[in-house]
Amino acid sequence: MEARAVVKGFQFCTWIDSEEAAHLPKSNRHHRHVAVDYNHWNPASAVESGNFHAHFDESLVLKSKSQEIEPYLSGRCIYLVGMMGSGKTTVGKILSQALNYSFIDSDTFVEHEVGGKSVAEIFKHYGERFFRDKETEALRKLSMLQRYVVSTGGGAVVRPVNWKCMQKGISVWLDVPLEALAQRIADVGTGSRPLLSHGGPGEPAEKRSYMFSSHKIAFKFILTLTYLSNIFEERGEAYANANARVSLENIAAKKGYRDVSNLTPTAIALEALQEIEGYLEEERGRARVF
Ligand SMILES: Nc1ncnc2c1ncn2[C@@H]1O[C@H](COP(=O)(O)OP(=O)(O)O)[C@@H](O)[C@H]1O
Ligand SMILES: O=C(O)C1=C[C@@H](OP(=O)(O)O)[C@@H](O)[C@H](O)C1
Repeated sequence: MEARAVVKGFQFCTWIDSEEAAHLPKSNRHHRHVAVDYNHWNPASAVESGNFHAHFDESLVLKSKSQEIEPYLSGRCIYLVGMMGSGKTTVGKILSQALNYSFIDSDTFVEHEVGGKSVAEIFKHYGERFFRDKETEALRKLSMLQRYVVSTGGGAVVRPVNWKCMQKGISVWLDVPLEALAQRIADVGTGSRPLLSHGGPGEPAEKRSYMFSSHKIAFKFILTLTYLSNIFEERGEAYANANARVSLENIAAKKGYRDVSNLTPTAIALEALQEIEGYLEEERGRARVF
């Protein structure tokens, strides 16, 4: 397991969550998925996804691997699990497009079920327990579907009942080093992720104003990393229950990159398919034995 606990024992402050994005429902923060007609699939459209640019050949390899694997999935859903910010939504959209599946984010589903309130608002108004119950309900409903890539919330792995739902499909853990997660989240802000933004004591306003911005950025990063480390310590084993694991450190090592931040979501989606393929082979092997 490469995501690991790194820093412990910091005091948390609430000024880190001031980003405006916090108040937008998740559905407004992400591009909506558009189902693609398989017969008219245009590789060029997959080259660009959000702010990411995949190499053209990466997209072609992804499409070809998807075509190879798709018949063996028999319509089963793919559940992406992993820490918040691990790329479940970003990679999930690319994967769904390549497989000609639909995409759904379970957080977006919950937001919709709770009358359009954002996850942050749901936590604030009703508490985490309410959100978790809605998340379980969402996964139960989604488990009845076929041909979906489901991006789950980072905490969905904690309840065994959620695994019962996910076992109807194939679960894939996006294992991203915590430092990379902290960097991504620090870049977009913690406001949309209530577990990172409502956790600690506030920092007095006058103290805030004395901080130079570079110190502020470093401090923000360390706080986020500390928080993520604590959360991962509680959940690491649960993520490892997934049928397949995609380790960004392993992909980077294979490609000779020093840093996982050089990996495109398309390259990660491709690795996910290769891991799914490995799982399907194991599954066929087990079926032959029994
Ligand atoms: N491979 C990647 N490299 C760099 N940034 C990424 C990558 N994948 C996702 N991100 C960024 O990280 C943030 C969190 O991604 P997201 O897909 O929303 O994660 P999750 O759904 O797991 O919370 C977003 O700002 C996204 O653009
Ligand atoms: O890790 C968690 O407990 C959570 C992760 C979030 O989803 P993402 O993983 O999509 O950010 C969202 O479900 C909620 O803020 C709780």
